[in-house]
Amino acid sequence: MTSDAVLQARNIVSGYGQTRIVDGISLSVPNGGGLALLGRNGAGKTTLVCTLAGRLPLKEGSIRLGGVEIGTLSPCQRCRCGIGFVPQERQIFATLSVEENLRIANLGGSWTLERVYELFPRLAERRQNGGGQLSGGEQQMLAIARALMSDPVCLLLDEPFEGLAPVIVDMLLDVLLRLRQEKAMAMIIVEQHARLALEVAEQGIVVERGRLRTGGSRGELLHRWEEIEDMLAVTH
Ligand SMILES: Nc1ncnc2c1ncn2[C@@H]1O[C@H](COP(=O)(O)OP(=O)(O)OP(=O)(O)O)[C@@H](O)[C@H]1O
Repeated sequence: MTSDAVLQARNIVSGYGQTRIVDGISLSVPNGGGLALLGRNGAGKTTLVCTLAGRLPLKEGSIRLGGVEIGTLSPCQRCRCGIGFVPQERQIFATLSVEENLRIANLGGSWTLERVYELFPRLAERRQNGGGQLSGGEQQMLAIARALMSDPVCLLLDEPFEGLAPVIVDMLLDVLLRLRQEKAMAMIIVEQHARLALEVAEQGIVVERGRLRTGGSRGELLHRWEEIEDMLAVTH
């Protein structure tokens, strides 16, 4: 693992009750870098990313953010340390307005309502609408914007494009690329569609049955494309 990593996880073991799902995975995200977490349905990607975010307890291993151990901290404490989490189910507060959803996530850092509205003009237009009135794409924008309000150094996104129209996927891809390039924001992006994830991330790992199957740079993974597709194929 490199010393310039913002997030380093070593030998992560986690699961549900006595069931071990993630079984000894190590990963590293460089400062300002992007890592795609790839794998088939049920491979353990959500379990892994929820463990990094503190939503599931770490049974074994260590998680360091900026060199500081965070593996025993609560989700809220990890958020204050710089982990931004965009959960698969988005978890928007349906009865709060867009603006209220954003305000309650603000930890007083450099991200303001104005900055997130500049990134997502659609949210500015819908600022007084209830979270429950938003389309799926708008909810995903809000979930990302809300994570930004806590001023993360590393953003964890669990299948952010799932179920969205191609035009919204393109728009979200642009936003994530802007965050990577202009703000040097580190990211882990969980995705079943490897090509999409590798547009945002320059490194990728493939998780299989809770273990690391393979990994490499974008170029290396694209070079081994047939093999990677086979690892991710639904009908395998
Ligand atoms: N709350 C839970 N209790 C028990 N087992 C669970 C729970 N959530 C997930 N699992 C199991 O953990 C395994 C990994 O699931 P996980 O959601 O982490 O996979 P994934 O790679 O994110 O898949 P998907 O792309 O379908 O979300 C699966 O066998 C799943 O059935």
